[in-house]
This record gives sequence, C-alpha cells and structure tokens, in this order.
Amino acid sequence: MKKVMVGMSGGIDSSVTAYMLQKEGFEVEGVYLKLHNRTDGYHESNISYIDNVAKHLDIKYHILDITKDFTKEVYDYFVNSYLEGTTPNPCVKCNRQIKFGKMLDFAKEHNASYLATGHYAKTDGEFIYEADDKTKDQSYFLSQVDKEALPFMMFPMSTYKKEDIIKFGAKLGDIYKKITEKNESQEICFVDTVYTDVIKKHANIDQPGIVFDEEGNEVGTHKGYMHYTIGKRRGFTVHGAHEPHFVKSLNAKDNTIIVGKKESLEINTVEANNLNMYVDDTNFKCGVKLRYRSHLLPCEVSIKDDRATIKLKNSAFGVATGQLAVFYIDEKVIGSAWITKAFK
Ligand SMILES: Nc1ncnc2c1ncn2[C@@H]1O[C@H](COP(=O)(O)OP(=O)(O)OP(=O)(O)O)[C@@H](O)[C@H]1O
Repeated sequence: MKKVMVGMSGGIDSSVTAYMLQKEGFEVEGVYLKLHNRTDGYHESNISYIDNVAKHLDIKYHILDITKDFTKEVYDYFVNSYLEGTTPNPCVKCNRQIKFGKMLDFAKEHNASYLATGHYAKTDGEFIYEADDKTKDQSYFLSQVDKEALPFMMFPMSTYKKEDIIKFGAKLGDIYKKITEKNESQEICFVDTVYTDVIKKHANIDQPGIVFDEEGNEVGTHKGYMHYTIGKRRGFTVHGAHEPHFVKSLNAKDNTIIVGKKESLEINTVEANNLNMYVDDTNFKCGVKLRYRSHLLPCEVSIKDDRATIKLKNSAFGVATGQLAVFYIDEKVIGSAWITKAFK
C-alpha cells in the first residue's frame, strides 16, 4: 500500500483530503506544521481538530515545529518587503520553501510516496493547473514550487467545489461537521486583522510624509508609506484635485509617495526575475496574471538569464512590484517570476 503524507491544518479541506485518500486505499499519515509561535490557543485548537480526524481514521500524525524556517523564509520577507516599499506574497514563498520544501522533505523522510494538501489546484506530476472551482483556484500561489516537487504532489480537491466539500464534510459526522462550522482561515495565516498590525510590531509606520505628483510637485500629505500599496486611492490628501488620484509608486528612502490619475497607472511592459519555469522556452506567447484574482492578460514573454520581459497586448493598471507574474497557457501554469518593474 502506498503511503501519502497529508498536510493537515485542522481545516475542512485537508481533513476531507485525508478521508478521501484513505477511502481510495492509500496508507495515510498526517503532519501539522507549527508555522509561528502563537500563544493564544491557535495551535492547540487546530491540533484538537486534527486529533479527532486522526482518531476517526485511525491514522498517525506528526507535529512539526518549523517556526525558525517560516520566520526566516516567510515572515521576515513579508515585513522587509513592506519596509522596502514593495507588496509581498507570503503564501507563494511558503508553498515553495515550507509546504513543498520542508514538509515535502519530511514526507520523503517518512517514506511517503506523495504529499497531499487541500489546495485547490491540479497537477499531473509535470505541471500545475487551475482547479475546477475557479473561485477557489490557488494555482497562482503554487507557481513558484520547484519542478522537482511536482511528481510528489497530490491535490484531491482539484475537481470539487468548496461548497460541495463543506456539504460532504457536514454529512460525514460530527467531527467533520464541527470543522465546517469554525471560521474560515484568514487569507494570510499570521495576519489576524490587517497587515499594518503586523508591520507595526517592527517599525513605526505612522510617520507622515509628502505626496508628489508625477511632475515632482508637492501636492499633499500621507500617513506613512507603509500604509499604501500601488493603486490605492484613499488615505492621503491631494490639494485641489477634482479627479481621484491613485498611488503610483512608494519611496521608502524618503517616505514619499507619488500619485497620479488613473491613466498614469497604465503600464504595458513588466520586468520580472527569480524565474521558476516548467518549460524550457525562452520566447513565447501566453496569458499572464499579475496579481491573484486578475484575468489572464495576453502577452509575449522573452527570457534572458534570470530575467523575463513581459510585453502586454493590452494595458494593465496598478501593477505592484513584489507581486508574482504567473504565466499560463489556458489552465496550465508554465512558470512564474517576481515583478521588479512595470512601465509604459
Ligand atoms: N499548518 C499547516 N500544517 C500542515 N499543512 C497545512 C498547514 N496549513 C495549510 N496546510 C495545507 O495547505 C493546504 C492549503 O492551505 P490554505 O491555508 O490555503 O487552506 P485552508 O483554507 O487553510 O485549508 P483547510 O480547509 O485544509 O484548512 C491545506 O489544505 C493543508 O493541506
């Protein structure tokens, strides 16, 4: 019997994942990653749900303290990105370094043939694809996972709708029903409220600064650059403006922001680095997502060394450095790269 290690979070998707794989005939074992040092009962509560599922399925589970790696690879990166005036994507880093890095190593050390998670995505061992439930699709967040990891990954949620998993879970019995009734997990697991509450622990983010227009004229004031992301249109003043103004760029060095009208945020070229490609092509046409939940934008990509230049067929607005450009051919992810520059 082949062994599958299931990344169990205490949520319904990974609980149903474990249940389904056992029904399919796999030997299932669970692992819970302690990602951060929270002392508010967060881990105890997650573990108690996992413990109930494990008892029901009569499976073994492990608790892996990975706080050191998570702090270095994900949390510190998140805080530093805001300090530098860029917009981070911690889940992308976590998937590459932690879940399909350290957790996969752990699965292999325990002789598992596969690592399964409750992510909404598909894989055939060679590529990642969008999930059938487009409202839950997480392929964007998985697109930096190392090619070598793909043959070991399993996503049993790939063809289901989240609402069906909740209904299915509720019918499985009290243990699962209770899991469906708890609050949905936050978008970023270590951000309880808003990201600024996390950054506040590390820096004084409330230092007012100057707002400039694109010509370099001083036009207003803001609350501190870390409160803003590209494309934001509130929380700063622009004297005498009749039309809405949007954040065009952030300057961490002198705590200034540059704003402009919507058309000034228009870009059609994006530069990106730290590529993770699943194909060898260096010049290709594809669709690109420049942020999670954006539409696929038709583009032409040319890659040289570790840099991609992405020429968009139509303009895009408000593209933030620090986000990920993910390349798709229809539903198939062919690679991704981190945005360093976006311009017209
Ligand atoms: N702390 C953790 N330990 C082990 N695996 C985890 C952990 N957090 C998430 N995972 C795995 O990654 C998957 C995706 O995580 P994500 O946070 O996006 O979803 P989720 O809504 O928390 O899913 P779930 O309903 O399973 O909690 C989970 O389904 C689970 O398999």
